[in-house]
Parts: sequence; structure tokens; C-alpha cells
Amino acid sequence: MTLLPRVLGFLKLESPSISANVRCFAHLSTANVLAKMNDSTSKRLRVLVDMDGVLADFEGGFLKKYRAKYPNEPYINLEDRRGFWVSTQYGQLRSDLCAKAISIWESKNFFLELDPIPGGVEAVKEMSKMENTDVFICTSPIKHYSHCPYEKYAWIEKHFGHEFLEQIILTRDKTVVSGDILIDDKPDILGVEPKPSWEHVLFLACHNKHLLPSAGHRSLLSWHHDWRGLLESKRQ
Ligand SMILES: O=c1ccn([C@@H]2O[C@H](COP(=O)(O)O)[C@@H](O)[C@H]2O)c(=O)[nH]1
Ligand SMILES: [Mg+2]
Repeated sequence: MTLLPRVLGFLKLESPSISANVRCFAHLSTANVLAKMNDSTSKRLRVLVDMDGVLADFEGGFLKKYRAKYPNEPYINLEDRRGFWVSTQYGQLRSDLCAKAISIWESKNFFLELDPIPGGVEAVKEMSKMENTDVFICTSPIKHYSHCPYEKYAWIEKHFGHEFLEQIILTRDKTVVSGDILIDDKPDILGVEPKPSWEHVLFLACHNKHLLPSAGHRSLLSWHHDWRGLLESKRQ
């Protein structure tokens, strides 16, 4: 508190616009003034990061467990995957395989045991430590809720630590969540909000890599590509 008059005096000399900002914060402590000023001079970014297919290897985990449970049934190699819905493509292969596919991700420990997508956990940890950046993991649980919601929380705790549980958003409709950017492998993210606040950046996955880039639709090829540049472009 004692430093506040000196900080105000210094800022008044340095910049009239900054000192105007500071006058609004005159009731705050010195630390709060500096924090608020930082907020008011650079854009705070809210990043939403999808989980399945972006942080957790849903497709790889599915194929491994499907082949273990149904060793004599046909399967689809990851290179041959087309379309977001695994169940749809398996159903096209043979109609009864749709239910068999669904039985895999409805099983206990499916979501918990998914391997991390290379570089994803490290990237999200790093972005969560960046100045003026709020990161949330925004993920859709399946409606068969016996295991999935619990295991998604447990997966985040296992890979990010207990404190990161604050950053989870479980929703079946991502269009109602506000953010600057949503990094997600699903090509069409639809819901009740026709104009979501975020820019959807398509994360490359085995099921979407054959799609032509749509006009104005940016993509992130992997966590080893320039996600930092992507975030910076949204601050400007
Ligand atoms: O064929 C499928 C493939 C995936 N799912 C489930 O959809 C969600 C996808 O969540 P995102 O947040 O969009 O990554 C996930 O819970 C998968 O289990 C499906 O139901 N059918
Ligand atoms: Mg996904």
C-alpha cells in the first residue's frame, strides 16, 4: 500500500494513458494495480483444448482394445479411418460391428488407460504457465456415464496433477462455451449457438487428415508444430 503513491507518480510521468488507467484502480493495492494494468494493456487469451484425439489417443486406444476383445473380427487400420465416428465406419464394414465398437469405449478403464498424444501434455502445461493465458480442457463425455466422466477427471489428474482439475469443462455442446480458440479434431463442431466465440483450429487426426482444408479454417498438424504462433496470432 505504501508504494502506491510512488507508482502512481512514476506512471503519470511515463504515460498519460497509463496514468488514466491507474486512476481507475486507485482503490487497489500496488500489486493489484500492476496486475490490472497488465490485463488492460495486453489481450488475455482463453484457450480451449479438446481431449479425445488431441490430448488422449482415443483412436489408438480403441483399436488396441477392439482387437484384443474381438481378435477374429475385421478391423480398420488407422491409415484407413475416415470420418469422425468410429462406430459409423465399423457399422459400414458390417452392421453388427457398430455395437461391438461402442462396447469398447463404454468399458471400464477405456478412457483412463488412453495414452497421451505426443507432446500434448507438455504443450498444455506450458501454455497454462504463459502470461495472460487461461487454458481449459473442453471435452464431450459419452452418454453412457458409468465410467467416462470419472475417468476423464482421473486421466487429467494423472497426467496434469490435481490442481488442473479446475480447468476441466465437460460438455456435450462446445458451442455454448466461450473462448478465443478451440483446438479440436472434430471437423464440425455444432450446437445450439450458431456463432461460437472461439475460432476452431482443427487438430490433425487419422480420421480427418483426408479432408481438404476449408476456407479460413486453420489446422494444427501436431503438438510438435507451431501452437505457440497460433496462440500469439489470437492476441493481436
Ligand atoms: O464413434 C465414436 C467416436 C467417438 N465418440 C465419442 O465422442 C466423444 C468425442 O469427444 P470430443 O470432445 O469431441 O473429442 C468422446 O466421448 C468419444 O468417446 C463416440 O461416441 N463415437
Ligand atoms: Mg476430440
